Amino acid sequence: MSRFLDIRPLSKSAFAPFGDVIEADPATMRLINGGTTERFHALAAVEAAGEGARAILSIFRGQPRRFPYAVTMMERHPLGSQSFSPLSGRPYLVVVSEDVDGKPGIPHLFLARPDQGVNYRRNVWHHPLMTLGEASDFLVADRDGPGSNLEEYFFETPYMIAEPTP
Ligand SMILES: NC(=O)N[C@@H](O)C(=O)O
Ligand code: NI
Repeated sequence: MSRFLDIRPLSKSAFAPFGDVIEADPATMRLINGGTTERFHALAAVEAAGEGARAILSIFRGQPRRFPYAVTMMERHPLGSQSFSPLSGRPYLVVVSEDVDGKPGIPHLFLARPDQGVNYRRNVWHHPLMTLGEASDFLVADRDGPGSNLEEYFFETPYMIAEPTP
């Protein structure tokens, strides 16, 4: 029995239980630099917990996923948040779950626009980066430091994702 996930456009409200959408929201804008720059302020906060932890910036170059795609696992980072901001101008997929007694619940599938980043709040279940079409770069802000910051869960039966229609 295959369980295909419905896809929804990524939105701040739909994603709110899981974290933040990093996009130029006019409600957050303040003019700076003598009015020459619009600052979309504090769209997300980086969490980096534990002694000796620090927030870092990296670039992830993700290879495109092939479809139909089987979501066999989810992961989470107990000690910090993790954000992905697209650099290559392509849409991508975001898969997150509520926590149900320490395990991921039914995943939620979102299609993110090239002008939208996501910030997974600390300890939120998500699938590793899912890029579309071609290898794509993302600026990633997350936690570095001592301790184990990765928890994985493998589903007994995978959830499926069909080829997204552009
Ligand atoms: N492992 C790693 O740094 N990447 C994952 O956390 C991910 O969410 O892509
Ligand atoms: Ni992750």
